[in-house]
Amino acid sequence: LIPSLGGITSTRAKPTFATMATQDELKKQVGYKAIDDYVTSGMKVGLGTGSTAAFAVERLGELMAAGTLTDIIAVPTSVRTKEQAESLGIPLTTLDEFSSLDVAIDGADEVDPQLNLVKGGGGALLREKMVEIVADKFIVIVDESKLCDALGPGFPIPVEITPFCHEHTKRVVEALPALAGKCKAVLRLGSSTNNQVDGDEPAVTDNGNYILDLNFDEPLTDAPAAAAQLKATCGVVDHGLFIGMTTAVIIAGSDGISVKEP
Ligand SMILES: O=C[C@H](O)[C@H](O)[C@H](O)COP(=O)(O)O
Repeated sequence: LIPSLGGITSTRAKPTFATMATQDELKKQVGYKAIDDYVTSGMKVGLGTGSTAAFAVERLGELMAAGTLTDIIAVPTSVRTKEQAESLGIPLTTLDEFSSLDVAIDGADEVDPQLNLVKGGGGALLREKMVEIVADKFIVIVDESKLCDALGPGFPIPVEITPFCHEHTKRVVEALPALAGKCKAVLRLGSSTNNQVDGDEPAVTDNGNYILDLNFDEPLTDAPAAAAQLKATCGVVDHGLFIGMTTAVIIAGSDGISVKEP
């Protein structure tokens, strides 16, 4: 069964009805392979968020129910992943109990040739980064539509900000040296789980924060600098640039599955 996608959509060109099943099948292939190849009994596992990560959670639940994997404990990266894991009987914990994990598995919105990522289209970037940064291995699972030459124009970069004086923070972010004149910051409205305008009120994350989506026309030339400047901005909680965190990317495409490492 294809798990609920939690209403996640993106500004990426939507697949046609004819190709949708195929894209979901690709997501399922990488989700299942990540669990099969990187999770063994006794591990502490970070569970990502989104339509691809949901297949990994599904597979983990399946193998635990079958007794193939035992003594697993997991940290979910969103309320909806927590609910899915609970529904499958996967034992859960938090980073308050364990500050390091064996592996984390998650999707991404964009992957560049250095395996730097844009994440947070589904609004879970803060919890994802907190969990994935403490994992010994961070395994990224994508279909080939997520690969890009450079981060920026293909998918807006999400930035989680405090609601307090958010219009001020938006101006400060747009004026950062690495971003000035290159992007337009748009306050996410409606549901935090997608970057479509599907409501009138600011979208609120699982952490009670707002999200700015940074829209670029041109590729981001220095993603590490942008990441550092965003992180150093008062009012920014975190951002969706995941730089130098990836252990491996499992990619499903029309030619089959491949694995890339930095
Ligand atoms: O906040 C959401 C996460 O970063 C997702 O991992 C990312 O948006 C990819 O989601 P999907 O697998 O649904 O494309």
